[in-house]
Amino acid sequence: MRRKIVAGNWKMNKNREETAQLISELKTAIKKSDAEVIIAPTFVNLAESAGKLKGSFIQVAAQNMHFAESGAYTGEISADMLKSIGVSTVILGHSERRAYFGEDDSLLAKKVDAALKAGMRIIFCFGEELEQRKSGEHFKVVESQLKNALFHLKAASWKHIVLAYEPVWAIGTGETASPEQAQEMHAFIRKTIARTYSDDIAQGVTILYGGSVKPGNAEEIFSKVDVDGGLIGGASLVAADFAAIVAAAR
Ligand SMILES: O=C(CO)COP(=O)(O)O
Repeated sequence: MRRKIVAGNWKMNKNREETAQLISELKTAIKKSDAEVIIAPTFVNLAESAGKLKGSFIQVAAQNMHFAESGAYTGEISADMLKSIGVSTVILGHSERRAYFGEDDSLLAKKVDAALKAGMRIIFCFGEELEQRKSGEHFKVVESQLKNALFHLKAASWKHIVLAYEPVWAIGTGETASPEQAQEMHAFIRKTIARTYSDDIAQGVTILYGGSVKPGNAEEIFSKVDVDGGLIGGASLVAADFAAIVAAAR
């Protein structure tokens, strides 16, 4: 059985004080969980967040990292820096990184390799845009995103990969993929991995859904057989909402 994961991607929200406040609210609101719970605050608040959550079952992840080990990359953060503050999970390939910061599949493949080399776990995001779904290309797009960034990996690396299917048209729009649409794509992703690797790997990989998950729709989405939890944006910024979504992941 795959254990569910609920991860909050805080994006560029919450200053230092607000971060401390939300973490304290989350600790009160989430006393126990069947699912693994992760939050991803901004870089500047990561170390302090990790410190505040020491001993708690809520874990901390980074929203991004650079592929190089160190060097002249002004403004960037390495895997080693993250590990040195106790952060060993990183979100890569988010659609906002792809859209606004020009991250493409080949760059992401390098980031994936760097994170794995550093012994990190990756939450790898991908998903089609609205036009691609409208024209029926969504399966092809998702397959090529996976192939280009991940299918060079050795089978053994897959235990460090969590997938997050986030259809771009459902992110921050209030429009959620229906539970059936999510299930259909998640099953397709598993089938694609089974074809490329093995049934074991396909069945073992955790696949999260992301895009306008809220307390009101989380339970139904998470009840689908191939949906193993969620990557939550807006609703992860409100402790009561995030707690309700965590409670829906059983
Ligand atoms: O991008 C997301 C999580 O990474 C989803 O964002 P929303 O939950 O705000 O739609």
